[in-house]
Amino acid sequence: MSVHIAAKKGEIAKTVLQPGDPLRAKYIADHFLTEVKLVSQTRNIFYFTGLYKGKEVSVGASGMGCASIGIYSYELFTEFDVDTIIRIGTCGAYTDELKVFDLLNVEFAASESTYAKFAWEIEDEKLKHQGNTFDLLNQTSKDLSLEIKPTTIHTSDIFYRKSQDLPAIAAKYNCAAVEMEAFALFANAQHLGKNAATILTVSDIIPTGDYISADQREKALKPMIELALETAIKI
Ligand SMILES: O=P(O)(O)O[C@H]1O[C@H](CO)[C@@H](O)[C@H]1O
Ligand SMILES: O=c1cc[nH]c(=O)[nH]1
Repeated sequence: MSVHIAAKKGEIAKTVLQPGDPLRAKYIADHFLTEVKLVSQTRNIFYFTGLYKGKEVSVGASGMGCASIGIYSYELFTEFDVDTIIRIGTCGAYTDELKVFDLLNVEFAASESTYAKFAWEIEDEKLKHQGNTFDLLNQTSKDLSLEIKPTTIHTSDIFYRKSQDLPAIAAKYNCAAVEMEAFALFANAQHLGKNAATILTVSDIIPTGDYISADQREKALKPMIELALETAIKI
């Protein structure tokens, strides 16, 4: 048991799939895992452990933003001996060269966030995925005939802002899309020597206002979930 996760030691698998949304974690547990056990529901951030094709996998939410994923991923890595976290999230595209439903494999996350600097004295404003999970996701996507684009993204602390201009850091690093957690996840994994990857489904195209409707979302996220699970069983 950790401060924010009520599971007992041994109740969380070595590999964790981590969406932002607790209900997405429940959807995955309900529809993809067998022999599922709810191992934590502290703050309604659900964590489930079950089997996918016979291999133990956990799925649980990160909440939104660097501060939140910073807490959950740190406790998973340090208190539950988790080796690998695969974030499965949604993102907004900064360019209409991307389309809704596109799948991105985050190679680098650039951020104005001070999380890495003040948590771990990591000064870089662009962090890499950690370990070999990124490569395994690329390989598995080929096996599943799923297209996935290796991408540099912007991890932002901000969802709503006054200016609609491209944020300076996104321009500096040519970020194709924006989400809110990958940078802190990569920072924790880098500091602790753990594995971390982030795959994202494009849910909206910022310049055109195109977006995935609420009733399309379930179907939209299925390829990303299957890719994460098929990769998890190879780890
Ligand atoms: O779909 P999730 O994983 O929550 O990710 C994205 O959606 C949230 C914003 O709506 C932020 O957490 C952002 O990173
Ligand atoms: O963080 C996010 C996620 C989806 N769409 C956005 O514009 N931002």
